Amino acid sequence: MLRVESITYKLNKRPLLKDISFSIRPGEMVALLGSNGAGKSTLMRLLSGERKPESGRIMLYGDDLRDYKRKILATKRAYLQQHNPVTMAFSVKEVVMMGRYGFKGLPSAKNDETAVLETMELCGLLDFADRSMLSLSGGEQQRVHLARVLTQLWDNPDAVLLLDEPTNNMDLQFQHQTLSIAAAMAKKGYMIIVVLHDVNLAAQYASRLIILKDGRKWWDGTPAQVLTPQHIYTAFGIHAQAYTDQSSLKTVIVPKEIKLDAAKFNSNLQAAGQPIYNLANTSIDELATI
Ligand SMILES: Nc1ncnc2c1ncn2[C@@H]1O[C@H](COP(=O)(O)OP(=O)(O)OP(=O)(O)O)[C@@H](O)[C@H]1O
Repeated sequence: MLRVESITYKLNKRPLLKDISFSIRPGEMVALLGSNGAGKSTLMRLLSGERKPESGRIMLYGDDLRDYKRKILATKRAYLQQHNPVTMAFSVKEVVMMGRYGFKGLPSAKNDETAVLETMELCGLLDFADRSMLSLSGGEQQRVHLARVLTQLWDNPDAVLLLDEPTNNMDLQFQHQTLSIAAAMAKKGYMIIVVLHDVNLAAQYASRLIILKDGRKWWDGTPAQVLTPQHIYTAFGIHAQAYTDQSSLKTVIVPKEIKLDAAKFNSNLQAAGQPIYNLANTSIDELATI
């Protein structure tokens, strides 16, 4: 069980996370949603140990994360960051194998080769094994990083997997493949926390959703409880309808098309002392009527 107890986090005195508490049981897959800047990645950085909470604590199976030995924690928690820049010409297989570096000297090191091959197969990478990372497309690189973090936890089903926007740059098939891998791992007992922007993907694959807004946890529950039109409007400022798909019984959100709000843009520009013409010499009033 992972328990987040009333954590707060400030950067340069600005509170980025405020009094956040929740727990996750083995077998749960929780999607973290919220608008840009809501605090999702910051929360993931705290869960990953990259940053420390200002107050509160994060407990894993009853022990504070800060009390774990680094090597043990590497077998219990893996983190796919939002951005994974590649600057050196490692091969795909070498990058995936990096997920096992923490196992040197541990009994599970004997599983390294199997873990690498199985996760590469799962992420559609076997044909790429010897390719340089620098030669891959954005979506292919993302699949390699996903395989790397899966490899890290491959033989430890009571671990926590933190995925920050894992479907970035992926095509439709691999977005679904990635989330179905995560959901299957949850069924095996892993605790999964995944940051997503696509609320429908979240509703399709996660058993539970948490919405953050302005650094606070606003809603936490099943997709049907959390994804109501009112909540969507409060969290994202967009009108939407919510349905239950009759064949899958999953919640589906259909956002309403938005029109540019010319009056708002014009008054903001005027307040900033700018003329009201900008894009290609077209007034925003004209753009809004196109
Ligand atoms: N190093 C930093 N310096 C200043 N502000 C920061 C820094 N890191 C994060 N922030 C601010 O903290 C807030 C939360 O950022 P965070 O990256 O957690 O948001 P997010 O919910 O993951 O957003 P997104 O959906 O855009 O990825 C944002 O307003 C961001 O600008």
